[in-house]
Amino acid sequence: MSRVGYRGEGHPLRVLFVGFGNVGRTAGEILQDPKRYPGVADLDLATVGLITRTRGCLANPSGVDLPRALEELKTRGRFAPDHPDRTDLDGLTAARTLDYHVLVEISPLNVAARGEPAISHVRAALSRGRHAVTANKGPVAWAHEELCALAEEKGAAFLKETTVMDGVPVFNLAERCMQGCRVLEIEGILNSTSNWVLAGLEEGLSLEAAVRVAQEAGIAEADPSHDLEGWDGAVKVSALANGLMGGELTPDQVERVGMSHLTPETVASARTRGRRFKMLCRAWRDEEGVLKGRSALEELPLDHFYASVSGAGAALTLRTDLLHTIRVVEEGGTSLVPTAYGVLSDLLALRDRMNF
Ligand SMILES: NC(=O)C1=CN([C@@H]2O[C@H](COP(=O)(O)OP(=O)(O)OC[C@H]3O[C@@H](n4cnc5c(N)ncnc54)[C@H](OP(=O)(O)O)[C@@H]3O)[C@@H](O)[C@H]2O)C=CC1
Ligand SMILES: N[C@@H](CC=O)C(=O)O
Repeated sequence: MSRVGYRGEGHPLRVLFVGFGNVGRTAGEILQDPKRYPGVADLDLATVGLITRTRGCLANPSGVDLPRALEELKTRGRFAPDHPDRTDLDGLTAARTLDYHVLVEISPLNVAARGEPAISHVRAALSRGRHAVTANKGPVAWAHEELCALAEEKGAAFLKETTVMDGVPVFNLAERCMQGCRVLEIEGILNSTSNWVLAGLEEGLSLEAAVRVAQEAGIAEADPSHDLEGWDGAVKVSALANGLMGGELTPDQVERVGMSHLTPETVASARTRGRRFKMLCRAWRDEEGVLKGRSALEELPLDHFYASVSGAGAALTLRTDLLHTIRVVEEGGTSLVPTAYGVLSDLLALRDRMNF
């Protein structure tokens, strides 16, 4: 892996978190538990800024006290008013002014604002030659080409492994292990919440109750209609198409069919016909070579590959010219640890590229 530009004064890796909700807190908790997760224990990290929208913001050039910050969020739901590192900085000002090596963008996906303000946060970091890691899909879905070009120009890195299938290495797989191989078509179940809600409907839960379960687990989007109406899938398939097929597909160009109208009865009736509903995403090029995308509810026969993807699982199929068809499947629960690991794995990759 090539080495990249900005190193500042070297150790530790100085990180600014823009957004610090479910994913950020889980990443913090992993770092506090080296016995359980020894593989990431040597990630020497100084958190120079923690920015939230309503729970307060902290900044300290030597690194905020992360265990204390996590404890305050857990016990009070916000940073203490008398916390010595309290600041009034917002995400953009922090990105423009604080001294950090890496900005980690983990604020919520905003479809109506076409990925803003996350795009501006990442742009501000890259413009200063600082690296950016995003779990927020907005920057990859709406501004991939611009941000990659900016990163290249400034000698910075723009990493995005967490944006699709949590921390499962789909971008790294294609970018690092498939040199020379072209991805021709992408297909998959990419939204875990809708898959889990469909399982809940099959068990007889109402749509609202099934969504509540996903919200309580922290896997639903801040606005769960993004999950149910195919927006999250449209954003992810755009991110994949842009990253793996060299395209410029935006989520608004992706055809969507949502599932908010489903009930336990409609799902049960499909079962009596030997069918199961799934939210499927696809990206392909048409005869003129134009990139197309779809994120839509489909009825599949029970013996179809995707019909077997259960619970909050996800699956991705890549059709390629040199490797035929590749499938990556994520199973095993609803913990946010794999998502937080995605962010930490990008930070570990960056640390190695910076030769710290
Ligand atoms: N949860 C998951 O399973 C996965 C999530 N992701 C993506 O990761 C990102 C974070 O997810 P998650 O942690 O679950 O989200 P949460 O809603 O739990 O947390 C979002 C955080 O961002 C803060 N925030 C909101 N608006 C702004 C803003 N304008 N500037 C700075 N901070 C802001 C929130 O503050 P406050 O609480 O005060 O509003 C909160 O701290 C999202 O983009 C999501 O799509 C990706 C993969 C999986
Ligand atoms: N809401 C998303 C979270 C991860 O991207 C999902 O359910 O897949």
